[in-house]
Amino acid sequence: MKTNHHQEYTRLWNAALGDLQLQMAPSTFDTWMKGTQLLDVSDDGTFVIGAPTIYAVEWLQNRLAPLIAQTLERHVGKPVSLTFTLLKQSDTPPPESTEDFFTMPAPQPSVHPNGSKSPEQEEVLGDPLQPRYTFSTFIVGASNRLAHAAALAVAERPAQAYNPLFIYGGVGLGKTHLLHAIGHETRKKGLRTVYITSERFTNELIADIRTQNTEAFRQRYRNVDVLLIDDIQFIAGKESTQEEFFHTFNTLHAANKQIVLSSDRPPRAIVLLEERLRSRFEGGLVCDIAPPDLETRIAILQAKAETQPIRVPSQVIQLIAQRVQSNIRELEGALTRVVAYAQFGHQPLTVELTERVLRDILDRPTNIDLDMVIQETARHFGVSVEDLKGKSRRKEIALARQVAMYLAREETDAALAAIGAALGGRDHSTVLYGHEKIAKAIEADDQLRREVLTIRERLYNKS
Ligand SMILES: Nc1ncnc2c1ncn2[C@@H]1O[C@H](COP(=O)(O)OP(=O)(O)OP(=O)(O)O)[C@@H](O)[C@H]1O
Repeated sequence: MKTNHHQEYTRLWNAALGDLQLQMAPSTFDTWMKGTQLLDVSDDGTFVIGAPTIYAVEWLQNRLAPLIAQTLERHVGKPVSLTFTLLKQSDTPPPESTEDFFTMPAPQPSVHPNGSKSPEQEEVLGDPLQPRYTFSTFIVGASNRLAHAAALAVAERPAQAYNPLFIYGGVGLGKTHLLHAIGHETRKKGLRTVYITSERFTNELIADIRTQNTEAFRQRYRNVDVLLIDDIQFIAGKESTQEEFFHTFNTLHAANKQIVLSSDRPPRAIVLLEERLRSRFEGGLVCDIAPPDLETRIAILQAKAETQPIRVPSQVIQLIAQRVQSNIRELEGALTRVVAYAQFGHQPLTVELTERVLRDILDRPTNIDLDMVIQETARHFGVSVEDLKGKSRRKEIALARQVAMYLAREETDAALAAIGAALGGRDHSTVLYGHEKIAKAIEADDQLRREVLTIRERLYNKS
């Protein structure tokens, strides 16, 4: 591929990746897409995509190729074909693609002159750290302040501050980012640091059990100074993994080694987690990350905008921050996509273009109706549908009613008058007031924001 074309194709591929990130479940994207790299585009227009393992090559080929091709076609503007191949050690990613989309080559083992393991060699154990996920690129706001402070304390004083540190929060809110940031710092101190997803931890253990080599497994993980395990909720229900992890945990903890865990929910909410593990997890500091408020979302987008190839007007940032509320990965993906549309469509990056692109991205299910909103809201707040439609001004009922107004206006096409009628014959200005009140309140109140997002997710899952 000629160099000038190379850059253009790489940008197209990156834009497609941004798109795919929005379409796929985070775990699918992380597992199969993160390590891919555009290697070449042949004269007949075939995109050659490298993947780090043969398993990934097969999975991409057999399962994901149609979706990837379809997405890429939207950016290229014509049909494309794809082939997947195993990345070679010599395949280094082009610089502009490393930043956004995890195209790090698999790290290679290195041996110190004295024959001992170097800190980098530990990367072979576990998964590589994403260079971009550092403390300096992490934007701090009310929603993540505690988790950030705790992570920083652990990075500065491993095994002295909080051990274990357990960080939980919804999808795409920065848990992995903080784990990697800790890892970068502790590696700088020369500490043997292993970052691993609990899925991979489990798979390795199963492989070792199969080859009757559990001793090697134990040695591997019991010899580290800092163990960072992502998405620990996945060990729920996996007895032998829990058993092994329990022992690994105890050994490391007793030896004063740092353990950091992330999860999508707090320890007590991980069903099928053995009690003894739960109490270990709760033995240090448990802290959560909430969805970011508007101010933090704007700050994150501003930082991201600085790395974009074109200037992003502040009204565009405002608009994206207002619309994409729940998930930072989606927030960043939306910006990448808007920029890609402007750039490749040779159009100015305006509020109108952003509106159009966001409409596609935020494609909400169209079959959510008023009844569903009212029922789900009532259920969530533990009140009855009659309460919502009735006259009571009790605080919790009034709040639930206003949340129903807000969601009805945001998620259905119903007119204000129709929403008012469905909620016990209230007039349209009451609905408008309710909507505005909640729209404002969720920007300031983490707990309420989370509740509204939960109801919305339930509505989306039902539709
Ligand atoms: N406070 C922040 N400042 C800057 N970027 C952030 C922040 N929080 C998250 N991000 C970015 O958002 C994206 C998603 O974050 P991350 O992968 O850490 O989420 P997660 O909570 O681990 O999600 P999952 O549950 O899917 O594993 C990353 O690109 C990350 O860099």
